[in-house]
Amino acid sequence: MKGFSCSGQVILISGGSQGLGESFAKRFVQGENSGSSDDTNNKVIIVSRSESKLQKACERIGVDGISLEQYVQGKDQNKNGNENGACLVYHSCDISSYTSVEAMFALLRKSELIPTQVYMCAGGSIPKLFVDLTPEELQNGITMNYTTAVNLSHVSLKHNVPHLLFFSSEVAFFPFIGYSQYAPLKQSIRSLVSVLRQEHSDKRITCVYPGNFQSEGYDLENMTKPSITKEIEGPSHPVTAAECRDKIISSINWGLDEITTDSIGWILMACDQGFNKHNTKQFMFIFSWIIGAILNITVVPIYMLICKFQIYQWKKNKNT
Ligand SMILES: NC(=O)C1=CN([C@@H]2O[C@H](COP(=O)(O)OP(=O)(O)OC[C@H]3O[C@@H](n4cnc5c(N)ncnc54)[C@H](OP(=O)(O)O)[C@@H]3O)[C@@H](O)[C@H]2O)C=CC1
Ligand SMILES: CCCCCCCCCCCCCCCC(=O)[C@@H](N)CO
Repeated sequence: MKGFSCSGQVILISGGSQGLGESFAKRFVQGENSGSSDDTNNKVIIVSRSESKLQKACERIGVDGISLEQYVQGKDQNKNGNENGACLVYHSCDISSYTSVEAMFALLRKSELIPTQVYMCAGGSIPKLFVDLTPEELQNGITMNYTTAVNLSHVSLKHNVPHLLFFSSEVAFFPFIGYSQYAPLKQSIRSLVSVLRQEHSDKRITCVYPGNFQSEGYDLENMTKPSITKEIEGPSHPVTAAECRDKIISSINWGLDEITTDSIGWILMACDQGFNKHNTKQFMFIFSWIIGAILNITVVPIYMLICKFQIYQWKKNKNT
């Protein structure tokens, strides 16, 4: 089991200007909910497209952030550590652009901030029926959810980053109506992770499949989400981003690298069988295989009939 520590690390978080990414940054800088205040002494770099959002995130996290450019120039870098030596750096970068990610890593190398852990939290969904999506929204789903992860993981591996953390979703196990702009890309992340684990067995590669959790992105997606989509995902009750984060960190501490954040996610992952599943990286893995096999021949066929009827009823009511 490759080790994991929440202290003395250099941690880069894409999507760190809000939601889950910001919540990870708060934990790694402040030691929030960690049970020990010395659980930091980390250098945390939060990355997103909007500098103003990043600066606001630093305020919410509660320490003076410093831009990567300033850090490179050596300004105030000592003053910006808080009492336990943690340091929060922010960098505005559209990681859907490969050259921007390369330029960012050049700055990181210059400032001796090549990460020991990279959290790829950037992502988001616009739940709508497929034909209702605009061409821009279709492209946005690909760039925001897949291209960002491809670029950041590729450059990170070229810089020999020892631990990559990808963020997929429960919909990767069960894509359903309303998530056409999102689910295929979260499945693609899962596929990429399987290949990278074979090509880089010396690295730790974690894949998280969160269920619903409260965030700015979650609030936004609910504005366009069809009612049938909300109905189907009902069993995944939204927890807070901090609760989701703490579940993820405790799973990583346990040595797990296939991580879900609620019980329905565990069931969906258990039912997802086949190849590349035979490492012991998911919670209660032998039990999950047995449960998954039984559910696949008993409950799942019945559930899928119920789901089909739900969709039929929704379409009928929609057209009346
Ligand atoms: N919330 C939920 O219920 C669930 C979320 N997830 C996944 O978890 C992850 C975090 O979710 P959540 O906290 O809700 O996300 P949010 O939508 O709240 O935040 C997304 C973050 O990604 C950043 N971002 C988006 N595009 C880019 C880009 N091209 N380059 C750099 N940064 C970018 C945004 O900042 P900016 O706009 O400044 O670029 C923002 O900080 C996502 O991958 C999401 O798909 C999975 C399951 C459930
Ligand atoms: C044994 C059979 C039982 C089947 C029950 C099926 C229940 C499905 C729950 C799916 C939840 C999906 C959450 C998606 C979160 C997400 O990624 C979005 N919030 C986008 O951000």
